Formats: sequence, C-alpha cells, structure tokens
Amino acid sequence: MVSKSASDETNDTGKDIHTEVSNKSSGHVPSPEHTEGKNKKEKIEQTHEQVTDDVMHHPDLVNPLDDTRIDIKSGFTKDSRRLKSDDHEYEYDAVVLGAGPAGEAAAMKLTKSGKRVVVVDPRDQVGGNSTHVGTIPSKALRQSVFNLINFRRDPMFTKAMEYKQVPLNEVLAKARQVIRRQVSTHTRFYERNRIEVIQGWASFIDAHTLRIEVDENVYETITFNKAIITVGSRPYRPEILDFNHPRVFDSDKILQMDYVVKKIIIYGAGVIGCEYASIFTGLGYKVDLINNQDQLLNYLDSEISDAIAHDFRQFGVLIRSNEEIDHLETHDDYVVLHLKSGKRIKSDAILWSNGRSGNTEGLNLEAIGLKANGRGQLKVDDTYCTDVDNIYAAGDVIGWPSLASAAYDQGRCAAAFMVGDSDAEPVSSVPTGIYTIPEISCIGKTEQELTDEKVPYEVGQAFFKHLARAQIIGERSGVLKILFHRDTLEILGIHCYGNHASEIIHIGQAVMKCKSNNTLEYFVNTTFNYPTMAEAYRVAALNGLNRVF
Ligand SMILES: Cc1cc2nc3c(=O)[nH]c(=O)nc-3n(C[C@H](O)[C@H](O)[C@H](O)COP(=O)(O)OP(=O)(O)OC[C@H]3O[C@@H](n4cnc5c(N)ncnc54)[C@H](O)[C@@H]3O)c2cc1C
Ligand SMILES: NC(=O)c1ccc[n+]([C@@H]2O[C@H](COP(=O)([O-])OP(=O)(O)OC[C@H]3O[C@@H](n4cnc5c(N)ncnc54)[C@H](O)[C@@H]3O)[C@@H](O)[C@H]2O)c1
Repeated sequence: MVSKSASDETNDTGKDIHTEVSNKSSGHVPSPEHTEGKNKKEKIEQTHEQVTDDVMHHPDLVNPLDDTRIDIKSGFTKDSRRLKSDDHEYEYDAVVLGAGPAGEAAAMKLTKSGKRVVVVDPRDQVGGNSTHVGTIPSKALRQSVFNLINFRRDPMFTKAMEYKQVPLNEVLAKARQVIRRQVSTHTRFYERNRIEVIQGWASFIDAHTLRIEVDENVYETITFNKAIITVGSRPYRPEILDFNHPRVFDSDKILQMDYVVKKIIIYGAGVIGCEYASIFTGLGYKVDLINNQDQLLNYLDSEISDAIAHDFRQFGVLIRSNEEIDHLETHDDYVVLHLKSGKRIKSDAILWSNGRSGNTEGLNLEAIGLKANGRGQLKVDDTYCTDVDNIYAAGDVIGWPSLASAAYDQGRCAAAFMVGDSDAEPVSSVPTGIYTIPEISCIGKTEQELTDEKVPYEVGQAFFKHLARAQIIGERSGVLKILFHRDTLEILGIHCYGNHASEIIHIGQAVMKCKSNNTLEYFVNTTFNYPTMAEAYRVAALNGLNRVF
C-alpha cells in the first residue's frame, strides 16, 4: 500500500487522475488555440465525482508476487473539504504560477485531490530555476569538479595525463545531461497526472482572472477559484553593476562562461559564493572571496564555519571579511573591484552572489491588492495564504529558507491547506545542505544558540579520519558533531562537515523526529553496518557519553 505522502512525493502514479491533458508530448506548451477556453471546456472532463473513495485501485500497479492490484491512496483524507463543493463558475479550481519544485508539488497535490488545475510557466520546459539554472546544474558541476580533483590527486593518472584548465561551460556537459533527464522525468509526472501546462508569463487581472502572455503580445485569459504563486527567484542585480559585460557574472550567467580564467572574484560569501569558491579552486582558479560579514556562513555552528574557512585557505581562496563594494571598474579583459575599505582587487572576472529577489514584479499584484517586500518576496500566514484569501504562495517567493528541498514541501503543504486537509502542517524544520568541497550539513541548534539559551548540553564528536570507511574511500577531513542535553540525552543538534555530510545528516534527522526515541543512546544500542560513514554516529555518541558525569 502506498501512503498518501509517498504517492505525493513520487508524483508518478500513472493514470490515476481524471483531468484531460493538453500537452501530451512533453512539458511543451500547447498552441493558444489548443488552450482556448471553449475548447478547453470540451476537452477537460471534470470527473471529480469519480475520485470519491480514499483508496483507489491503480490500473498499472500489480503486485508481482500474486498478481493482485495494488491499492493507492487518492490523496484525500475523509474530512477533506474539497474545492469541488465550493460552487464556483471559474474554468479552473486552481492555477499554479511557476513550474519549479514548489509549483510542481502544489500541482500534484491539487490534482491528486481531484482539482482541475493548470500550471503556467514562461519556460518551454518544466523544472523551474531549480532544474535549469540553480540546484541541478550547480550540483552536477560540483560533482564533475569533485571527480576532477580526485583524478588529479591520484598518482596513477597524474603522471600520464597533462594538466589542462577547462572552461566552465565545458565542464557543464555532464550537467546538461542531468538537466535533460530531470526535465523528462518531471514532464512525465505532469503528463501522467494529466496536468495542463501553459507556456507564458502570468499576471493578475483580478483575484480570479489571470492574463497569460503566450507569445509576444499574444494574450490568453483564464479564470480560477484559487491560485498559488510559486514564481521563485532570480539573482539580485544591483544597478551599479553591468551584467551585460562579458566579465561580470551572476549565478545564472556563470553557466555560460566560455573562457578560462586564472583569477576570479566572488562577491558574497553566502551558500552560492562558498559553493562556487570550491568549484573554482577545484578547476585551478585563484579565488578572492569577498564576505560582508565577519565569518563565513555565520548561521552555521562556528566550529563548522571555521573548518570551511580553514580548508578554503588551504585550497588557495583568499577570504576578505567585513568588506563592502564601492564600485567595479570593467575592462575588456579584466575587472577591478574597489572596496569601501580602500582595497582594490584586480581579477579576470567577477561572480556576484549576493542574495536573490522574488520574481513578483511582473505579476501585477496591485490588481489583487498584494504588495511584495523590497526583495520581491510575499508574506504568507501559517497556511501559506497571502493577505488575499484565495491566493497562496510557496517556495523562494516567500523567502525562508529558499531551498528546493523546502520549496517542494511548502508547495505540497500549501495545496493541502487549499484543499482543506485536516492534517496539513507548515514546513518548519529544514536541514541545511551546503555542497562545498567538502560538504556541510546541519539540523537543529548550534552550540552558540544552546549557550545563549542556557541549555546544559554536551558534545560528541567523530572525526572522519578515524573511521574505517573514510580511510578506505580516502576522506581526509570531516567531523560529525552531536549536541545533546546532558541530563536527558535528547539530541538537540547535529552538525556535519565532510563529504557525504548531506546524506549522513538524515540518519540523525530521522532519530530527532522520533520524539520517544530521540536520545543519544539510540546510536549506542543500534548495530550499524560496518564499515560505513554512518558509524560516525556511534563513535560520536560514545565520545559524548564519556563526557557526561
Ligand atoms: C546556484 C544555485 C544553487 C542551488 N542549490 C541548491 C541546493 O543544492 N539545494 C537546494 O535545496 N536548493 C538549492 N538552491 C535553491 C533552489 O534552486 C530554490 O530554492 C528553488 O529553485 C526554489 O523553487 P521554486 O519552486 O520556489 O522556484 P523556481 O525553481 O525559481 O521556479 C519558479 C518558476 O516560476 C516561473 N515564473 C517566473 N515568473 C513567472 C510568471 N510571471 N508566471 C509564471 N511563471 C513564472 C519561472 O520561470 C520558474 O520556472 C540553489 C539555487 C541556486 C541559484
Ligand atoms: N546548497 C544549497 O542549499 C544552496 C546552494 C546555493 C544557493 N542556495 C540558496 O540560494 C539562496 C541565495 O544564495 P546567495 O549565496 O546568493 O545568498 P545568501 O542569502 O546566502 O547571501 C549571500 C550574501 O548576500 C548577503 N545578503 C543576502 N540578502 C541580503 C540583503 N537582503 N541585503 C544585503 N545583503 C544580503 C548576505 O549577507 C551574504 O553575505 C540562498 O538563500 C540559499 O538558500 C542554496
């Protein structure tokens, strides 16, 4: 039996939904005449009434052992209030603005709840910025660079191979493959769930009418009962910089960098700045990392933040803290960054990575009485509802935490609130996964927070260099740190630095979620596979218990 949440997550449960699809081939957009209101009414068969039971028999899922049909949950709970019972005269029960992770999850939840839903996105492919310019390309790029670093370190290869610098867009060849595969996977989700996708820029005419620019100066209008804004974000571009200059980049444009540089400035030492510092040093570039704070990623546990700063320096990153741009001088083949402190830094190029802005300015929010903040973000309540009661928002456009992981869950939860699921809850606890080389991942409180709150905590540590698995796979640096209450042994925070950290963290996260079992003793009393990186939990737990008296 597939549970409700599991089927929501995979989105791939086949022909279980009863709205007609209008873009059968891919995420590609139907032509305007294909989506005209009149045709649509004929084409879209509203069969909400068919989805009445909680459990459905899935036609494609057959148990291989006894040939019986596998039951799946329809996505409703018995006490769900359904939009279909809201007697409305609109074409759609819900419209989703943006086909990124938040939009996709919202659309899947809505359609699985029997709603007639349409998704609008200006790209001709689904996946959002996350797939096309954010998470996926940067992580695929990071993996290629990681492989390159390991390859160069291996004496078996380095003798035979010539050391050659490679431009970024060539290293991205692998990333392009991953993007293609991701787009095709997600397109299938939309197709199988028969979700209509319209390509175009959406803007509001009023709180129940959307105008979609499907081609240059060609508009289509649709009406809807409820909407969810999941338009995501883009790099924040200050006016003092000319991003058309071939030596000035942001995190979108950097994916097209087609020349090799020796030296690059990264302005902004947030997650993007730090991840790219690893990527560039891995490619052999010299990096000046300009941080406008006094510590790298200062929301991290300071020991972890110190560790990444230390490793960056070892790899040749020059970190300049507490600095602020005055202006940038651009030349054909170099740039000079002038800092307010009077320093001047010359480099082949600059990557600006100083925050992001929500994509709200083209939405004509005034027409529905909404206003975004200075960074283009929308305010929502605990049910992801904006100040307008039929308009919801999720993902990067609402700010925190601006992660694809959370955007997906926020989209699903927002849709759950929209359909009236009684068990819907807002997303609250999100792990941090930072894909520097090595990785960083954390969940729960930091030492600084616990000290400020005067919680009597203790620390258990495991250094990767002592673990058999780490020695086998050649992990030289890394640490797992567990913070726990010294009286109750409750786990309060887990901080991991080292490769595989973003995977390792989930073991601790699962234990922390089990309220009755959330104690350090779990790791001592449970037999783990050996040798594994997960053994770090046992080692750290024993190390911590030895400190308790
Ligand atoms: C370089 C980089 C690396 C990242 N790495 C990670 C990572 O490793 N892990 C992680 O969890 N997160 C990562 N993130 C963050 C992650 O990409 C975002 O949190 C995620 O994309 C947010 O998803 P979303 O659905 O809110 O919006 P998006 O992915 O931004 O998608 C929004 C969609 O809305 C569309 N849209 C915009 N305007 C309109 C309009 N008017 N009408 C209709 N549609 C519109 C856009 O075309 C886009 O397709 C990274 C981000 C960047 C930039
Ligand atoms: N591995 C990941 O999870 C991952 C990877 C890359 C990006 N992201 C997401 O992308 C988002 C953007 O990353 P980023 O590195 O560009 O930005 P960031 O939010 O991490 O901050 C980068 C720098 O910009 C500054 N800054 C941010 N907001 C500002 C504001 N309103 N005014 C002035 N300065 C501000 C910060 O002080 C910091 O020095 C992050 O929120 C992050 O969640 C996540």
